[in-house]
Amino acid sequence: MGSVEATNKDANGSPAEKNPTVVFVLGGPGSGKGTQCANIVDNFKFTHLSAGDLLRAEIKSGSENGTMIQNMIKEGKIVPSEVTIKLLQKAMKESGNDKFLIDGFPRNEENRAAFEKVTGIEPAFVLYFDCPEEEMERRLLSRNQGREDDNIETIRKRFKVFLESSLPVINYYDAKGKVRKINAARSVEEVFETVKGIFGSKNEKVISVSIACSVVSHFVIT
Ligand SMILES: Nc1ncnc2c1ncn2[C@@H]1O[C@H](COP(=O)(O)OP(=O)(O)OP(=O)(O)O)[C@@H](O)[C@H]1O
Ligand SMILES: O=c1ccn([C@@H]2O[C@H](COP(=O)(O)O)[C@@H](O)[C@H]2O)c(=O)[nH]1
Ligand SMILES: [Mg+2]
Repeated sequence: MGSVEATNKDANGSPAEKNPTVVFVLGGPGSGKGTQCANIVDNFKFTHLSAGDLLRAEIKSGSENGTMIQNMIKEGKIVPSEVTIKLLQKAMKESGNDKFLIDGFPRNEENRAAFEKVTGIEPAFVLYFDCPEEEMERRLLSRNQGREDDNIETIRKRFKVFLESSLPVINYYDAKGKVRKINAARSVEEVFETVKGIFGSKNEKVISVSIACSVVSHFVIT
């Protein structure tokens, strides 16, 4: 896999102002994306952007899209790309960083294509936390963070949306050799040991690690 950084273009096809490194962090609801992103940030120089957290902050801010977003989240539906991408772009700009973990996005093919078209960014690689539904359900029902979508009715809808809309995005990147599939049905510490192996040591460049990892992209890394 070549470096994606040099080929990123903005919407007009001219070289983007910055060429950020983006890692998409995907997996079913409750697979541990947020938990592992916090660990990655503590160990590597990435900024964590959870699309779900940005949407929840948008509801709280009293924005004109707030009610629409709230209704979509309650139903486990996917918010239109335009809204989510604007929030991600704003957060990227405000961070001052050029290395991002984008957690829980893209969630469907339309999200994926729109992000690439609008930002010109292709991910360096995709972390995919693979976890059985029964385990994810147990985790979500005991998360206790007051999320309106952590109830069994919405959780089932979120599982269905993940299988029907989000897994195809993971398959798209897998066909490009970009997916690092991780067995997430282990302890937080065990999962992070594997994640660390993917990102490499503190001073190692994530791009060179992604090239080294491409040979194992079709296997679950344990
Ligand atoms: N490996 C693990 N083993 C057991 N519990 C875990 C593990 N990873 C995360 N958890 C717990 O499971 C719950 C869900 O984790 P987390 O919020 O990281 O998942 P997520 O993938 O971000 O979910 P969502 O898609 O709903 O945002 C949390 O309460 C977290 O503490
Ligand atoms: O890109 C996105 C990300 C999230 N949503 C909506 O938010 C909820 C919760 O997302 P989490 O990643 O679990 O925090 C999700 O079910 C969607 O309704 C979205 O529409 N687009
Ligand atoms: Mg999360």
